[in-house]
Amino acid sequence: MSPSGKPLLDVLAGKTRTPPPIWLMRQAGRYLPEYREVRARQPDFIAFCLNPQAAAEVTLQPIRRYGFDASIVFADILLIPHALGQKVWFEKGEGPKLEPVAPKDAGRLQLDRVEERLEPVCETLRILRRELPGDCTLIGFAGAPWTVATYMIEGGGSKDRWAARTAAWSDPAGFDALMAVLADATARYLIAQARAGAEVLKLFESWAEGLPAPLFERVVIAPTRAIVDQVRAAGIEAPIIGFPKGAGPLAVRYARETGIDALAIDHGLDTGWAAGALPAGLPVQGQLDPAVLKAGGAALDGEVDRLLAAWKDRPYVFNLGHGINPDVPPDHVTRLVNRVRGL
Ligand SMILES: Cc1c2[nH]c(c1CCC(=O)O)Cc1[nH]c(c(CCC(=O)O)c1C)Cc1[nH]c(c(CCC(=O)O)c1C)Cc1[nH]c(c(C)c1CCC(=O)O)C2
Repeated sequence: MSPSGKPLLDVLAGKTRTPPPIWLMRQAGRYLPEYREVRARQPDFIAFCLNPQAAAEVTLQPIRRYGFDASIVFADILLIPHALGQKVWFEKGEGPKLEPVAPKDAGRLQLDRVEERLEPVCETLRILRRELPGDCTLIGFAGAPWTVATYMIEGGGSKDRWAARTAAWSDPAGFDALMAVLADATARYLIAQARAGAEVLKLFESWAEGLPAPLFERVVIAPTRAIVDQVRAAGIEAPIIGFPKGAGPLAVRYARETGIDALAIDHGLDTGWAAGALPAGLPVQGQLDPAVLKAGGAALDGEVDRLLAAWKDRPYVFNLGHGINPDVPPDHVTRLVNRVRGL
């Protein structure tokens, strides 16, 4: 038995566990038929995320099926722009759409409405704390400011975040003001989630890729550091996992300078290099290629074994390097979980 009774909390506190705890990014989602069934009754995705009964139900689905060591609340990183008063919607097959804002509009964002508008997510967390098995850790999350700002400025996903990157260079004062509003909103939201029962907090910096070091420092490291400081100043002790996807070698600076407690890494980062370059003892999470989970079979087994061997001497959480794809057969996930647990 582990000291906390929760394998994920032990690893995030710096203990090495064999087998490691396992959960998957996007473990609630369209690859599960039971998710698609609930989703069919919830056509408005934002309303779905803000419906505590429905959100708790789909959060629990992968726990019932696979017995993961952690449960991440069903919500979305674009709830923050929604709560700030920006129009956000999802078009079928097209991903998220937003009415674009410019950095100079930062002052019009409704920072004071964030906690009230996102209260339904806190209610989902309260339901989950009652219903989850005793060894399953509850994770709350938010998108990090830079990643959320790219969607806000671009008006949706984009190939290379061109409008956001140019805005960061051409209007530094306006852009940094937008980062400050987003950092404050994100910290308030994470604090509320922890108070509602989230035991771990995760920051998704999904678009850390392709930033030169000075910009990475300004738009990724500094706002993340501000969020961690604000959360700690509120007396919240929940460990914070940072996920700077695509940061490459800058992930090392991110790990050292932001104050996060654990680092989630993607599949593109060389495992041997990362194991040597990251601070000793820092808990690491990742980094199975979502495509090898789709492929399954011997390729999947081989990659699982490689990662288990590579990370065996450090506090390690098994996970993907990015979210699970909707076309992954659910029985491949069963195979993965059994392989990790040596069953
Ligand atoms: C960039 C980002 C978003 N959302 C998120 C990120 C960061 C992680 C990453 O890089 O993938 C984070 C997220 N989104 C969702 C979760 C829920 C918890 C979980 O991981 O199970 C989490 C943690 C649900 C969701 N969020 C979304 C879905 C699919 C919506 C559906 O059911 O139609 C789910 C389950 C929609 C979403 N939301 C977002 C996009 C780009 C999309 C559309 C992409 C797609 O269609 O797959 C923004």
